[in-house]
Amino acid sequence: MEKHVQKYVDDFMADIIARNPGEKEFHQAVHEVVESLAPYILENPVLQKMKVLERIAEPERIVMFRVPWLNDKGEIEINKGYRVEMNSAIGPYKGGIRFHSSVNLSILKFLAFEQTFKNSLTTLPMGGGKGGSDFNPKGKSDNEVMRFCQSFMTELQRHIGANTDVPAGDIGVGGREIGFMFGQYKRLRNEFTGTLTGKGLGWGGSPLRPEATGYGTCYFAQEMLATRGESFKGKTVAISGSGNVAQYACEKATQLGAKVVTLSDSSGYIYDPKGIDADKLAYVMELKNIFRGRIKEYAEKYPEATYYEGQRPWSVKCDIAMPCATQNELNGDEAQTLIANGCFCVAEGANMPSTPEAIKAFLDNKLLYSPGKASNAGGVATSGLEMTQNSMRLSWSPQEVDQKLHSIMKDIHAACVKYGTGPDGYVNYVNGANIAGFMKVANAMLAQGCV
Ligand SMILES: NC(=O)C1=CN([C@@H]2O[C@H](COP(=O)(O)OP(=O)(O)OC[C@H]3O[C@@H](n4cnc5c(N)ncnc54)[C@H](OP(=O)(O)O)[C@@H]3O)[C@@H](O)[C@H]2O)C=CC1
Ligand SMILES: O=C(O)CCC(=O)C(=O)O
Repeated sequence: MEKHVQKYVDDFMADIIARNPGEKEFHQAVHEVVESLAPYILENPVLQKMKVLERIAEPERIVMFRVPWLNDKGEIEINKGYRVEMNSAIGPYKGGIRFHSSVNLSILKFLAFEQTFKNSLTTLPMGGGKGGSDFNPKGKSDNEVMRFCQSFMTELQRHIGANTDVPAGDIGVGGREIGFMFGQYKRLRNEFTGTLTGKGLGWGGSPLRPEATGYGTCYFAQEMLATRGESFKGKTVAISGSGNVAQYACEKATQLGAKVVTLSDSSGYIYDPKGIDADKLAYVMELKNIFRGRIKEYAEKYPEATYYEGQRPWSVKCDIAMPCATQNELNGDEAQTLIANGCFCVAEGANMPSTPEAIKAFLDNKLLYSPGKASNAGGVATSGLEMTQNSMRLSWSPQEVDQKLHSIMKDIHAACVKYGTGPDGYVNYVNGANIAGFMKVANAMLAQGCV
């Protein structure tokens, strides 16, 4: 990096760190973007003068609130609730809600920041936001989850709306939680609108929203593979996670002819050398979505599989890796192991799953590497399609939604290639996604003045 560009990055980050002390995930997300954008911003002085990136990195609004609820023993429990409304330059705030014990402002600000760029990449009119709570749904009864969701929404409903801020699911928030939150929203506001996405099919949800993030990640990977005359056919795939994104990435990769050999959760991973076929995946979906069990039970059911307690799946030999669990779940050493084992494509289903050291290793070794904000954008894109169907009070067929999702993922890939191709022809999808995502938001902010 040239000296004056490095200086811009260093100064920018010094300011971010001073203004947001201790928020290391937020610093990490901003740093990656500033590194990509610095040369572009320095060539366009109006962006500097109007402090466009500085404003994008400062949330428009953050709501923090108390979430008191009664557990099954009749005792009061108290959690923290948040909504980070990051940027509304191109549409209402849009982004998921995360329920996990690790949730804090740093994590939600990094996610809301990434979401702003991701939503812009979808080409749909959605701003960026993210919310959540440090509530841990694991081990809670359905009634406890319902009471928590109702209390969370009792406050959140004041701040959201179909034209203001439209939350959806994320880690720990799936169809069950969206149902409880939507029910409470409707009761308090006396309106049936598309204020949440990820709703059930019979009450305003879109076909394919549950599948969309995992499917979309595979569609994006397909495009990357095609640039080297490759495809999923006959490839071995390692996937982390076993939640929503991992399940449907596994389903689509298998449909496209690959053999998926790993899934994981926060306790460990399973390796199935024969592959996780449709029947085995149906078992995982029941285990995880209905019985809320642990992935180690897979190895008890299928003796050909081995369970590795406390480990991540990145030492397994694979052609394609798809991290689909959480942030910073793939470090520099694990990236080197993947590369040494012949992995040539990494498509992120999770948000920021690779550490900066891992990303550097992927780029230095010229892998096909896509950051989550590009390859997992199919989830929020289909949420955007759900919003459109809700506004029209119409429902599209699964085929129609799949075709739109597929074409959005192709368009995002094309935008990354356009803005990320270097002089040697290597596509740096990190730069491509950051520059393409930034331009639309930046132009809108320039047009809208100092707001
Ligand atoms: N759902 C969506 O539409 C979208 C999700 N994403 C991103 O995809 C990722 C997965 O989300 P989703 O599948 O919806 O969430 P789920 O809650 O459905 O699944 C999360 C999975 O990741 C595992 N996991 C969570 N935290 C950790 C951790 N600290 N270490 C190891 N494993 C962990 C979970 O294991 P355990 O059960 O043990 O916690 C679980 O298997 C997240 O990064 C999310 O932000 C991105 C775009 C859209
Ligand atoms: O569907 C949505 O609105 C948000 C999905 C999400 O949280 C994400 O893209 O990270």
